[in-house]
Amino acid sequence: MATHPGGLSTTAAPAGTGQPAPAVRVSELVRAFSDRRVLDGLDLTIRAGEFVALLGRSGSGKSTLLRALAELDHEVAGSGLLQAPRNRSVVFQDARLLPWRRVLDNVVLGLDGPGAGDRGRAALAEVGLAGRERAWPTQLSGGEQQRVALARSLVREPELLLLDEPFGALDALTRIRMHALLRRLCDRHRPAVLLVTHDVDEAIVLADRVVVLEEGAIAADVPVDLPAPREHGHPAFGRLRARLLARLGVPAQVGGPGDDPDGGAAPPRTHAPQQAHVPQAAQNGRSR
Ligand SMILES: Nc1ncnc2c1ncn2[C@@H]1O[C@H](COP(=O)(O)OP(=O)(O)OP(=O)(O)O)[C@@H](O)[C@H]1O
Repeated sequence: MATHPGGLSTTAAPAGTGQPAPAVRVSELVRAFSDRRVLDGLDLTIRAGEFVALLGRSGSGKSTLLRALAELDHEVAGSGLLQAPRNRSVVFQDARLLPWRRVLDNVVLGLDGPGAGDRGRAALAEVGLAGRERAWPTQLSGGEQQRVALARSLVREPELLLLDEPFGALDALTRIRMHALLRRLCDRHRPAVLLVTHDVDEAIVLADRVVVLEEGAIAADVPVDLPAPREHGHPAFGRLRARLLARLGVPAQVGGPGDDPDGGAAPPRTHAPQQAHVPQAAQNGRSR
C-alpha cells in the first residue's frame, strides 16, 4: 500500500465475494489548493472493464480527480480512500512522446523482457501504425502520435486506463476515427476506463456510464443504455445529450451540436453534422 501525505491510500482493488471487485473505489476524496476544496468528499466506483466518462464544467476538478487516480498528485493536500490497480496507464491531450526516440522505442520504454519489441510492434499494429516503428515522433501527425500514446498505454495491459481529454486537440474527423479505435481497443483489452472530456457526444458514444462532477462531488451518474452503433441522430441519444447538457447548465434550446458545456468559445466537437459524412464503419461499433 502506498500512502500519500494527504492521507490517501492506494491499494490493489480487493477481491470480491461473488460480484467482481471494482477496479476503482474512491470514497470521501478531498483535494484542496490553498484551502479551496476542489474535490470535496467525492465517491466513485468503477467496475473492472467498465468505461466511465467524466464530465464537468471547466475548473470543476476533473483532471484533479484523474491525477489522484494516477498518483500524480503527491504535492496536493487531501484525504480520503482511493483504491485503484497499480497497473494503470494515462493518456493526456498531448501524446508526450520522447522526440529523440523512435516510435517503437517510445512504445516499449521501460518494458523489460526479450518479448518487449514484439509486443510493441503488435501494439502499434493494433492502433494502425504497422510499418511506422522506426519513424520519429515529429514525422507523425497529431492523430498518429495519439495512436502511439494509446499503443504505449495498452502494451502494458493496464487494469485501469486514465484518459485526460485524449482527443481534445484533434480535428473532428480524426476524433471520430479515434473513438472507433478506442472502443475496439477497450473491447479487446477490457481495462476499466476513466475518460475526462468536455464533449458530451464523445461521452455518450464511448462510455458505459457518464458521471458529472459538480462542486467537488459526483452530481449525476447516468448509465448509457443505447443500441449499437450509437448514432447521434437516434432520439434516445438526443434525450441523453439534452439531459447531460442541462446537468452542465446549458439550456436545452442551445443544447444541440456544437455547444460547449463550459459555455465558452470552444470549437465544435464531434457532432452529428460532421458524422453524417463519415462511413458507418468508422463510427462506434460496440460489441458489448
Ligand atoms: N497545481 C494547482 N495549483 C493551484 N490550483 C490548481 C492546481 N491544479 C488545479 N488547480 C485548480 O483546481 C481547479 C480544478 O482544476 P482541474 O484542472 O482539475 O479542473 P478541470 O475540471 O479538469 O478543468 P478543465 O476542464 O478546464 O481542464 C481549478 O480551479 C484549478 O485552477
